[in-house]
Amino acid sequence: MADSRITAEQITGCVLAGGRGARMGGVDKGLQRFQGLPLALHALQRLAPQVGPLLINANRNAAAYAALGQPLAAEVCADSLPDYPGPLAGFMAGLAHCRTPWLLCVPCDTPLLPLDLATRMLASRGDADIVIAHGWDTEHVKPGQPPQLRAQPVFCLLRAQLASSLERFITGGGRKIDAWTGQHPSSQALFDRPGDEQAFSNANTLAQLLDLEQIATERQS
Ligand SMILES: Nc1nc2c(ncn2[C@@H]2O[C@H](COP(=O)(O)OP(=O)(O)OP(=O)(O)O)[C@@H](O)[C@H]2O)c(=O)[nH]1
Ligand SMILES: [Mg+2]
Repeated sequence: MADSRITAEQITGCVLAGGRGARMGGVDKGLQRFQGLPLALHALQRLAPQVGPLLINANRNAAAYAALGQPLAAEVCADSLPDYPGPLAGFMAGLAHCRTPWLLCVPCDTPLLPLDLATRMLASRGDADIVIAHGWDTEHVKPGQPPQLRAQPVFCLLRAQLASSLERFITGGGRKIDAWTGQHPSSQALFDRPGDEQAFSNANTLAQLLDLEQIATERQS
C-alpha cells in the first residue's frame, strides 16, 4: 500500500560515490563519463525529481563533486572513517548530513536506476524503518538459467533516526550491510516488472560501463 504520509521533500537523496573503484583500475568512478556526463551527475539527475535535498558521498576530488552538484544544490560529504570501510560508511555519512526524516541511498555506478525508485520504495515500506530494493541480478547469471531476483542493498531507504545505531555498528567493526539492516524492521521493494530488467545493472568494470551505455543508447533510439 502506498505511503501517502511521506512526501518527496521529506526524503534526502544520497548518491554513493565513495568507493575505491578497484575493478575499474582504481579510478574515481563517480567522475567517469556516461553519455557525456559524470556518473555521479547522471545518478543525481535521475534522483533529483524523486526527492528533496541531495547529497553526494565522495572520498576523493571533493571540488569536482561540489562543482557538478552545484546546479542541483547537492552537498558533498565524505566518510568519517579512513581506508574505504565500505558502503555502510556512505550510509553513515549520508545520515550524518541528512536534515529530513528519510534518506534514500543509490550507488553512482548504476546508470539505469529507476526513475520511480522513491515511489516504489515507499509503496513497499509498511511500517518498516528500512526499505531494501530487490531486483534482477544481471551480473551472476548461470548459463541456461534466467536471472535471479536478489537484494540490491545499496539501494536503500533509511529512517534518519537510525544514524546513531549505524554509527555504533560501524565503530564496533561492523561492515556488512545485511548484518546492520537485520537489526531493524525492514521491508523489501520488488523491482520485477517488465522494464525493470536492467534497473540495477552496475558498472564495476570499464567494459560493463560501455555495455550499459550501449543499452541506454538503444533504448533512446
Ligand atoms: N562511502 C563509501 N562508499 C563505498 C565504499 N565502498 C563502496 N562504496 C560505494 O558502494 C557502492 C557499491 O560499491 P562497488 O560497486 O563495489 O564500487 P567500488 O567500491 O567503487 O568498486 P570496487 O572497488 O571495484 O568494488 C558504490 O556506490 C560505491 O561508491 C566506501 O568505502 N565508502
Ligand atoms: Mg558496483
